[in-house]
Amino acid sequence: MHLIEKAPAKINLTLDVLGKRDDGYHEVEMIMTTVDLADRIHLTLRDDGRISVDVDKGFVPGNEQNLAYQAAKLLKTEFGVKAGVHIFIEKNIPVSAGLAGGSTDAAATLRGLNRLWRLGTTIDKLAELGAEIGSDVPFCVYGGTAIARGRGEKLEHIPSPPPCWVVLVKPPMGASTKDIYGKLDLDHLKHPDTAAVVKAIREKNFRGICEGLGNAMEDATFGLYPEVKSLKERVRSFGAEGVLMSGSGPTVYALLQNQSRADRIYNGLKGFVSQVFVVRLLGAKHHL
Ligand SMILES: C[C@@](CO)(OP(=O)(O)O)[C@H](O)COP(=O)(O)OP(=O)(O)OC[C@H]1O[C@@H](n2ccc(N)nc2=O)[C@H](O)[C@@H]1O
Ligand SMILES: Nc1ncnc2c1ncn2[C@@H]1O[C@H](COP(=O)(O)OP(=O)(O)O)[C@@H](O)[C@H]1O
Repeated sequence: MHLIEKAPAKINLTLDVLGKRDDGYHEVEMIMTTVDLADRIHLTLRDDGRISVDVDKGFVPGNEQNLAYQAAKLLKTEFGVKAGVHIFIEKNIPVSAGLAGGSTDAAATLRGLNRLWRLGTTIDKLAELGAEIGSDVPFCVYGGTAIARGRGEKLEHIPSPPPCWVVLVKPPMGASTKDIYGKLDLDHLKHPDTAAVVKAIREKNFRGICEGLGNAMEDATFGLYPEVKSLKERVRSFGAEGVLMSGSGPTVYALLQNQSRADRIYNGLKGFVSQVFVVRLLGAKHHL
């Protein structure tokens, strides 16, 4: 038996860091939404009970460090599953990019194995288990648009922004989420106005969303990689309505209502950044 589960990337429309917690994590408040740039997770039943993983690109671990492997192991233990699975990942989402590529692979593995192994569990249970793998996994289990709080696992689902185009620009370096959190200057962060962006989303006010985009992690990443700041300025100079770094970076994205403007930015940047994508926001939540 074989099935394929789509694993879309996320972007952060806002990302606020409210403080450091005793457990070493940071308290966050952020608006996340899924975009139509996705990995494809192929799940094939193994009768010998083993879990194996293989990736079509060399720079992602094809072993137990892979978050999809960890998702399968967690489900197998939790539900006492005798069967195994071979996981093959078609990797389209740039790695260490601030787009939750690993988290969404883990989330898609949870959804897919619920079907393949006929577990009959709920999406809420999968999200709860996903939090053991990573802070962004619960959001990726549901997809859609949500405000994430706590360390990222407490979700409030909200309507999606109005349809628009997203240009994703991934510069050649990778950013380690842990390192960027460690470099934050907590007393001098630029805090976005999350409530104002949520209001703009509810009112389908595209301009309001663009004006409110904000990411408290930008300065830390820009400090480490000044070229990411220059890239953001360059994207803005092409006439994008809203521009922001996603997550801990280094991917920078632009939101546009007009496809020809999105194409213009794509064409302008393609010459000197190899990973540029023009995609749509993905409105719908996942269902089991
Ligand atoms: C910054 C964000 C924003 O969406 O995304 P990415 O840039 O990774 O896509 C997330 O907070 C990333 O979440 P995720 O990548 O799942 O993080 P985890 O695996 O749980 O944690 C990796 C490390 O980041 C730090 N961490 C993570 C989340 C959090 N709220 N506070 C933290 O301090 C911790 O040092 C932790 O050891
Ligand atoms: N399935 C996976 N896809 C991508 N990265 C993975 C995966 N499993 C484990 N990783 C590891 O997770 C780290 C972060 O990757 P990723 O999730 O792409 O970044 P980000 O959290 O910035 O969005 C990388 O060091 C990578 O080796």
